[in-house]
Amino acid sequence: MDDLGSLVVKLFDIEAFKFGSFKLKSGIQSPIYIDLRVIISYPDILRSIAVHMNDIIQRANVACDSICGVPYTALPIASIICADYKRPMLIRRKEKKDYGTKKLIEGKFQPNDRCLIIEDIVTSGSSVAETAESLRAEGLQVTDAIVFFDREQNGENNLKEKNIRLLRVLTITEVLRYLVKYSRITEEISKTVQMFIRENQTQLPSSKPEIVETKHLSMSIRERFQMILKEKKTNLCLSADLPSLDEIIELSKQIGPNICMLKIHCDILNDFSMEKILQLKEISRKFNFLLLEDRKFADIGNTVKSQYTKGLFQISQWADLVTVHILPGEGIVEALEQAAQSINEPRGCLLIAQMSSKGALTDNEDYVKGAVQCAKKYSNFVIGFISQSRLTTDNQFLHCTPGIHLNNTGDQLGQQYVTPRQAIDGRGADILIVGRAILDSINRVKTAEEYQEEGYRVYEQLRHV
Ligand SMILES: O=c1ccn([C@@H]2O[C@H](COP(=O)(O)O)[C@@H](O)[C@H]2O)c(=O)[nH]1
Repeated sequence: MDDLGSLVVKLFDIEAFKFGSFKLKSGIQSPIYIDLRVIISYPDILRSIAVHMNDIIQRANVACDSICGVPYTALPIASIICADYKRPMLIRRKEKKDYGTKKLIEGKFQPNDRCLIIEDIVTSGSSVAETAESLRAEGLQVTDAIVFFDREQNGENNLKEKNIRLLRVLTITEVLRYLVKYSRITEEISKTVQMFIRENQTQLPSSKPEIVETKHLSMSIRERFQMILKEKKTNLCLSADLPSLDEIIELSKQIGPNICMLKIHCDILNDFSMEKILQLKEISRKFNFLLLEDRKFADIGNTVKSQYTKGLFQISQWADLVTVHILPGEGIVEALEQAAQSINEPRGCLLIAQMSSKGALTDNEDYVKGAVQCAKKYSNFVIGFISQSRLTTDNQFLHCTPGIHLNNTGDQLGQQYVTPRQAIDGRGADILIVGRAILDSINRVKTAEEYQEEGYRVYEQLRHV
């Protein structure tokens, strides 16, 4: 067995390579899972990886003044290489410190120093590209990166576009070949993985300034919503009730073409930052869907104004639409409309007229009437309702209905579901708000496509759009 083959087999034996069916962060099922974090518990393997990487660096004649490891798994590898190769090490923090020096790059360097990036695995190349961007922003030169393992999902080309040459010790093809050769996996498993890799090629978001669609700025939010429905042929709103904004960002890139709106609850996110939410907003512009913050405002106007514009979330900066309870009276809508006037993009809201949960106290005729009256009075800002029935024949108002599931009638905490057809036909919905039916499915993208197709087919039939 050659040296590399023996290393691959050892990595398989310590379960750094796993084969089966694994749900990735993006929701995709993968037949392979690679977790090189385990190598820190095996010093011989760790050193062997570093030695192989060092060999490649020497053979490729990389000229570098310092080496930057990408956290976390590549850091111990980078430390060994720095010690062997006698180069100073830099680290790019995952998050900028919000205290002290606020530095993103730790370690000593001079302007124009040439820096080599070290990473354990490359998929799309996004971590390497982000690291290069931060280093270049500090005046360092980055032309090369080395990884131990290349998943061959287009990372090499993606990095080439960023003027980074990718050096690697092993590709997934080589790993599969060794594992079949040394009887760790069957030929059939190897083929399944190769097919998965072929079908899951990646691309990095362009760093070139995109031609930003500005048509929407001259339209009201109502006009824009109507245009999205027609152009994209979808009345699906994904309720992305996930704890991680990173995950929502990834998911929205995949599901973006299928939805007219993405609804979030910013207060359940454990990684909220303005930087990330603005990234999501950019994706919403690219894929042409609206961003709805389901904040369910329910206080006096003055307080709600602050909740909308201030604090950690600064909702008015990024949410095209927000949800509003009408319980405190119309002052709440007036306050939001006033606050939205200082934003130079169209904004609007949906009034919560009825709720999908069992025993909701909104099931009251006067309450619903009050909501409709308020919507008509503030029709520039109120573009529709969260509802469970058709509340008005005035078709300028969109009826958005949550509590949708094709195979379930409810949850243990009072949520009640109807099917897309029941919601549109029986309850007069224009927009279907779907959460767990998609989020908990095995293939989120495929399920979203199903809800989009079914929802828009029924909507077209009944509303004659
Ligand atoms: O009456 C209402 C108002 C809002 N919601 C919200 O919609 C989603 C539904 O999620 P599922 O997973 O599809 O049940 C969720 O964010 C609720 O806060 C609602 O369900 N009913």
